[in-house]
Amino acid sequence: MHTLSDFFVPTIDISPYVLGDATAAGDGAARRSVAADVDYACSTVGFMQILGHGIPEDTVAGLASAMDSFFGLDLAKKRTYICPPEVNRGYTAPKSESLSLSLGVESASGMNDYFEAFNVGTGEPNTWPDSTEFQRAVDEYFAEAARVARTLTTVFADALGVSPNTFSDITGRSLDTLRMNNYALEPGMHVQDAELTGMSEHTDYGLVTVLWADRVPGLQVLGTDRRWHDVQPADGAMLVNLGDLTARLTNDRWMSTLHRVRPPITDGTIQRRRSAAFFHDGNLDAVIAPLPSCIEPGDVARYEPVTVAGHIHAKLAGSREGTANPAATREAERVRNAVGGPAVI
Ligand SMILES: O=C(O)CCC(=O)C(=O)O
Ligand SMILES: [Fe+2]
Repeated sequence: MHTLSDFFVPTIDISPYVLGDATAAGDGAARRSVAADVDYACSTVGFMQILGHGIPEDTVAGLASAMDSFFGLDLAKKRTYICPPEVNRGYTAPKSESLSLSLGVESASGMNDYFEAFNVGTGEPNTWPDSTEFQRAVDEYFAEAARVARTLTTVFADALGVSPNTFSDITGRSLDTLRMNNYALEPGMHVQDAELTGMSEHTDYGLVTVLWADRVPGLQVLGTDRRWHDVQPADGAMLVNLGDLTARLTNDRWMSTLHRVRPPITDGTIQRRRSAAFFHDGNLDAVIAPLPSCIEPGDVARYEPVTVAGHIHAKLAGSREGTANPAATREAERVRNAVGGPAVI
């Protein structure tokens, strides 16, 4: 039995959905049990450790070494892959984004997040580094993460008791983005704890995120107890969390949970950390409004309809272009109420 102050990320094996209904493991009872566990996790924490996802270990290892070779290039070379801020693709240099601005929360020191990233995805032209091996390895991982995200939306439909078309209708031409993150400081750069934000507090913008991360700690998730909790992927697991569009769709029955990244500091320096977040956002022209079956008796629709494009662009205008998003007042309120306040104070 968990009380409000217990923070706990459930581990769920989704193989009954991954293996298909021709197998004994994929039978109806096994699926119903997965869907019930997902409903519980999404309602109470918004994060899950997902096992049985079927992404081969070699594919993950290929992604990690592609990231190592890219981020190991000279900064000057990496900077040649920078895209304009309104194009969410290519290279992001350290301190050129501030995720908390996607919520309208300014960091008091004015210092931006120090992660660097490389983004690829659908819906906008990609910029690829010269290495064909990088593109091969990233494409292979991207296809697997996309498959897992779509499988999860099938689980979501069952968990919410709605038709499977509910998600497939809004994701057939989904905007999907893989953000490969590298948290590192230049050699010899020493820092004080309070000055540093790997990635400032934010909610993810879309429907669902499939996150791979290495074994270095740093990810922190805001619990309903208003405290930040360290979370690391379990062995072989992908971390999965919900984005704002799912909170909107479910009228807050499910949570788009605040999180941030603060790699640990030892002797004034940080241990390098890597992660890759696959964002499954939905069709740009899909209209997202609370599902009637998610509006509890006595409650009202808590969100106005938005298009996927409208919502994502308002968020990116904050994180990539520095225009604080005025439309995320609820998430901003949760950050300000967190014990210790925003990441940088
Ligand atoms: O690095 C991590 O563990 C999380 C990254 C993240 O939250 C993001 O890219 O949106
Ligand atoms: Fe995130």
